[in-house]
Amino acid sequence: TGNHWGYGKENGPSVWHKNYPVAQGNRQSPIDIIPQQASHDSSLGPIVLNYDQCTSINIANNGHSVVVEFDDSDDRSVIQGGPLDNPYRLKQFHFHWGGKGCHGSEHTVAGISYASELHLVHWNAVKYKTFGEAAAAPDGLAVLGIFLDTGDDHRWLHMITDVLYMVKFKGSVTDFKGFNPKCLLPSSLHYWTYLGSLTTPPLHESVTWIVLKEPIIVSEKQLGKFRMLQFTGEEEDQRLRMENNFRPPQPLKGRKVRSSN
Ligand SMILES: COc1ccc(C[C@H]2SC(=S)NC2=O)c(OC)c1
Ligand SMILES: [Zn+2]
Repeated sequence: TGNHWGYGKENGPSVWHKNYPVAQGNRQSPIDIIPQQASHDSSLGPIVLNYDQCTSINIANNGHSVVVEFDDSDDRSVIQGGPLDNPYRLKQFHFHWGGKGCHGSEHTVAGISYASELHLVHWNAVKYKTFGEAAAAPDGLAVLGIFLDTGDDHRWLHMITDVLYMVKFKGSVTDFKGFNPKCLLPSSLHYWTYLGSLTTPPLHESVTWIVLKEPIIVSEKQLGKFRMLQFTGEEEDQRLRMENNFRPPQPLKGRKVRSSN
């Protein structure tokens, strides 16, 4: 109903502030990360990912991206260490990407955008009872951002791209069990970290961002399969290809970006 937010001309990032005034807040995401201006912080320990007991449930098209949901009823898969004071539970991961031949990452590095960006979303179940409550709290979420660059086929991404045809339309969902996102990590866990927000409405300023410096490599062919997804539902007249589902960088507003070693 109504003019729901999206990534089009009429409902895209430039007008989100009309319904979500926090879009013009002081800790919005994404940002342009300038490596030379990031401060090395020796007190920043390594990121620790305990995903071995993770339980993926399904993969869905929510009309904005393709999302893999996890069972977050206990601390079976968590991220901890680095800038985090306690473990945060893995809830879901999803992607942002561009159109054919265009880059679609959300964060940029010294003005350069990558082909795509993977977000692994975690929530602070130590301090908050539900994901929804955490998503609205300043220390509620931790999102691990991983850049995707193009080159050779990624040996595990086909596990996802091979099932995308089953969630082509908005509102479609299918079982997706036994997937461990550890297979989507680059070799180095060196990162930048800063305080920011959700990158889509409601744009809550609740995210501790951890953006890995090293991209993973996927092929154009694999990335192209994301573009056969649709923003629209099966019953809708309009057939809008899901692409360019990224928010551009937002003002830093004096924030410090820290760098792990
Ligand atoms: C609580 O309501 C929401 C709404 C949207 C997203 C997904 C957004 S936020 C992000 S980072 N990338 C995205 O596409 C949420 O994920 C934590 C949570
Ligand atoms: Zn995202």
